[in-house]
Parts: sequence; C-alpha cells; structure tokens
Amino acid sequence: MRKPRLWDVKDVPRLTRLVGRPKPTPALLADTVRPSAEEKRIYRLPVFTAPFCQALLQELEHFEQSDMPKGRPNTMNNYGVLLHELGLDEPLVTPLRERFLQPLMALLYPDCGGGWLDSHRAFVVKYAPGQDRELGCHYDNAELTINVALGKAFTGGALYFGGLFQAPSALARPLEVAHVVGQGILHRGGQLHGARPLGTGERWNLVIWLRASAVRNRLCPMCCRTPDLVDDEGFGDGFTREEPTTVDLCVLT
Ligand SMILES: O=C(O)CCC(=O)C(=O)O
Ligand SMILES: [Fe+2]
Repeated sequence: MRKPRLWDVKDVPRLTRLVGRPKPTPALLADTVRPSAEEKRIYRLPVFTAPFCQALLQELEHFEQSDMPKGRPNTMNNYGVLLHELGLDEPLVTPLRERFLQPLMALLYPDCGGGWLDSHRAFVVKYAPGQDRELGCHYDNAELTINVALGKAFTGGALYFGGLFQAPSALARPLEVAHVVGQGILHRGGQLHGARPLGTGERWNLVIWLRASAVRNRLCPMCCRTPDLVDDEGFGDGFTREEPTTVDLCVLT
C-alpha cells in the first residue's frame, strides 16, 4: 500500500471525479463548476475540504512564526507565504495543476492557454488588522488564476472584477464575488481585479497564477511585447526558450 502523504490531492473532493478523464464532459462540469458571471467568465468551484483548509492554515502559521527565510508573495502583497518555500509546490500545487485544473481550464478557457498550462506561481495572501487590509486593482502575471479562500473567520474582503485590462472602460461595471471557504474562483489573469477592505478577522487565500509558455512566449502578458528573456531558477516567470511539444488533434472531432 502506498504510504499516504501529508498533503495528498485526495483532499481535493469533488474534482477527483475529473481524474482520468482527459476531456471532462460538459455535463460533469455543469455539476462541478458554477458560472459566477458568465459574461465575465468567472467561475466558482469546490476545491478543498474544511479540515484541509484548517490543516493548511496551521502549517502556514507555523511557517510564519518560524525564522525561516521568507520571500513576499508578489509585489503587491506584503504578508503571506510562497508555497514553494513551504515545500508544497511539488506535492500539492503541481498535481493540482496537472491533474485537476488543466482539464478544466482547457474546457473553460481554451483561448487563454487553458490547455497549455505548464508552470505556476503559488502563494497565500494574508489580510489582517495592522497588516495588509485590501488589494488595489491590478491584473496578474498569469494566463489564468485560481483563488481559493482558506479562512479564517472574516468579514469583507470580497473580490471585484472588471474586464480585460486592455479594454477601454474595463472597470466600468465591476462584479463583486464573495469568498466561500474551501471554494475557488477562476478568472483570466488579464482581467482587472482587486480586493475590498477587510472588515473583521483574518483572511488567508491561496492564489495560483497559472502560466502557459506557449501563450506568453509570444506576448508577455505584463508588457504586451515580445519577451526579452533572461535566465532564472525554477519556473522563473513561466517563459521557455523552447516551445512545448505540439498536441496532435484528430481531424474528425
Ligand atoms: O486578495 C485576494 O484574494 C486576491 C489576490 C490577488 O488577486 C493576487 O494576489 O493576484
Ligand atoms: Fe490578482
């Protein structure tokens, strides 16, 4: 029998039904993914169980209290944890991306590299009194993003979404999306968004910036130019010098 790992993807509940299905059927998806705002292409889906969220929060707090060296999640958030610094990239985030998110994203966002995800930047953002309380409007360095609420108990902090940042008046009619612990919000990285101020309590969210080198190698999603690459470690910012191998398609489907 395989020894269970501390962080096993079996903790991802209903999505496990997608395992082994290279192409989830629309009927299966309809039961798994609820469109939160069809025209904005924002979706909500269950990702983690409540006990898993609690265990992860505990681990994050232990790490926060330790004197291990820590980087910042991104240029906007001052508090939180990079998942690779916790050693959770390989056992948790990579299988989540490859086995669960990839087939889903391929169906929901085929035009944004959903079928070509090959790296990620995963971090937890933290909002608390006396620390960060809100997040300004921005777009992500990602083709696609999943944002999962982990807890704890809090009020406020809803996400708001506009259109793609390149569009004129992209923030004209923002859509507010409340957090539900254990559930994830899917959106396009280039979609303008931010977080309303925290009311009370502490909010921790797992954010995974999903990247498709096949898309970003052609056009950097941040500067909208052909990327001028420099070497980096690990996934870097998700660009590659070599194109990922092509996928053959059946002409009859
Ligand atoms: O506060 C949040 O949950 C949103 C975080 C976010 O959009 C980001 O870090 O890119
Ligand atoms: Fe973001």
